[in-house]
Amino acid sequence: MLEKLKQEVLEANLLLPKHQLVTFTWGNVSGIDREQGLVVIKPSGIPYEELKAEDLVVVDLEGRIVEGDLRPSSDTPTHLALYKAFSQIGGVVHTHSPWATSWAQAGRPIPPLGTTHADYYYGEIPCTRSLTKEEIERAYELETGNVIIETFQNRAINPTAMPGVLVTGHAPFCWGKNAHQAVHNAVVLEEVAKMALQTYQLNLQVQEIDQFLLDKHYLRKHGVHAYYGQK
Ligand SMILES: O=C(CO)[C@@H](O)[C@H](O)COP(=O)(O)O
Repeated sequence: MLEKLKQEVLEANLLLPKHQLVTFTWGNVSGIDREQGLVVIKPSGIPYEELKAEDLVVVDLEGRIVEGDLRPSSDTPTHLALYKAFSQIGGVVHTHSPWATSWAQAGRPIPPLGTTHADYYYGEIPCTRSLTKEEIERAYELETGNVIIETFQNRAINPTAMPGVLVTGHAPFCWGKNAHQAVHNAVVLEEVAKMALQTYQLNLQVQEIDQFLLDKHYLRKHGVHAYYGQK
């Protein structure tokens, strides 16, 4: 089942080591078939070089395994929470890419310091609050998804204009209209995280880019305004 989606998700997972976003198996990509309400995700702990389409696991939105012999990624509850909350996304990726993970471990959002950032992320890339002890004990991965959604809802952030987030003390999650775009946004996030950290190392008096430039660049890249979706 879902052979086309499985191929897309397989290829997207294989892009993680290609773009040096992962060490060992520290990352996973999924894709969703919205009509059937089914998600295809990487199996837990399987090295990318061994991964085949038939290894991918199909789960429903409650996390029940519909097809697959292997255990789905341990981050599956987070992926599913994001699909349920952000109806416009079709793919989710989680990595421990080092530069973005450094900002997440520091609990610091990434400010927009340049046009590369502005082309993909409309403003500061948010960092969630820490999970409470109770949340961690209750359901770590599900609560990770919930704290991401809480961050976006509390700050009225548009997930289409902000296709990624840093989870404090953990690492980034990114998304897109499909699995490939989710990985593309994860590569950009890692580059933006690296450039921002190096910019601060070069100049401690760094200024964020002007909102006008942020708007112009997002509009030029996407053809719509970030918040209004209109031409
Ligand atoms: O965040 C973590 C562990 O801290 C996970 O993302 C693993 O790094 C990958 O887990 P699997 O997808 O192999 O279950």
